Amino acid sequence: MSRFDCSFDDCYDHWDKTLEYLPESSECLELKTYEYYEFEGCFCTIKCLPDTCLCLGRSGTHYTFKEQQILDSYSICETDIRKPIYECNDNCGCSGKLCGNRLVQCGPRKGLKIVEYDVKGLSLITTTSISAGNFVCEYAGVIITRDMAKKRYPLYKEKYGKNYIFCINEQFGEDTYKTIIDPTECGNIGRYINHSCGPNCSLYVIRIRNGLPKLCIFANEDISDGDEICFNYGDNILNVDTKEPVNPIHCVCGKLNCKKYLPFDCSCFD
Ligand SMILES: C[S@@+](CC[C@H](N)C(=O)[O-])C[C@H]1O[C@@H](n2cnc3c(N)ncnc32)[C@H](O)[C@@H]1O
Repeated sequence: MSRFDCSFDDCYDHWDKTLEYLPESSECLELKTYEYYEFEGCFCTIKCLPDTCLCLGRSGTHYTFKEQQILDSYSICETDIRKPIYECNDNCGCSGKLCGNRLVQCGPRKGLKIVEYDVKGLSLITTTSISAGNFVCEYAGVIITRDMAKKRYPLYKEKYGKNYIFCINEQFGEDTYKTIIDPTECGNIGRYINHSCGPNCSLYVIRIRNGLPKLCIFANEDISDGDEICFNYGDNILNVDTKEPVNPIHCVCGKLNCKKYLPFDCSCFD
C-alpha cells in the first residue's frame, strides 16, 4: 500500500447505507470546544525530527517506519502512552508526502470488511495481514455531551439492542478529560469492532489539526488475513460496591482470560 492511494471506498462497499458515513470524528453543534482552536504547525522543512519538530515535541509517542512512502511500513512506537499523540497537519512546514508524522489522516487501511460473524452480531475483519503496530482505523463518530449520552443510551438500547457509545478518559496532570463518541447513526467502520478480553488491537488517542481527540485502533500483534479485529472496551466489569457486573451482557470473546461480561463506563451516562 503506498502512502497516498488510501481511500474510503474500500470500506464503504460494506457499509450499511442507512447510516451516515463519517470518515473522521467531529463535534456536535452543542459542543464545539475543540474545532475552534487550531494548533500551531511545525516549522520543519521536508522531514520532522523529534528534537526539532513542534508536533513531535508535543507527542508522547511517535511512528517509526521502514519506508517513508509506504503506509504499511509505519508502526506506532510507545515512549510514554500517558501523553497524547499529535500528527503534523496542513499548518506545518514539512512536506505532506515525506513527513513521517502523518498516518491516521491518510485514512483507514484497505481490506477491512464488515461481516456477520457470530452471536456478537456484525464484526470487522481484515482481508489482508496486518503487522504489529500498524494503524487499522479510527473509531469515528459524533462527539456528544454527557447529557446527550444519557438521553440517547436508553433510546438506542431499545432500538438497536447494542451500545456503540464509547467514552475516552484522558489524564492531564490532576485533571481527567472525558470525551464521548457516538457512532450509532453517524460513524465509520470502527463501530463494528467488537470487544475482546485478549484483543489483537489497542487504542491510542491522536490529535491532528486541533484538540479534537481521535480514538485510533492499532494492531498490537501480527494479525492474519481473515481474523476479526477487536479491542478491549475497558476495565469496568464489576461495580466496586455491589460486585455485580456493570453491564449484564455476557462476553463471548472466547479468550481463556475472559472476564465474562462486557466492560461499561457508567460515568459517561451519569
Ligand atoms: C460497538 S458494537 C460492535 C458491533 C456490533 N457487534 C454490531 O453488530 O453492530 C458493540 C456491541 O456489540 C456486541 N459485542 C461486542 N463485543 C462483544 C463480545 N465480546 N461479546 C458479546 N457481545 C459483544 C454488544 O452487543 C455490544 O453492545
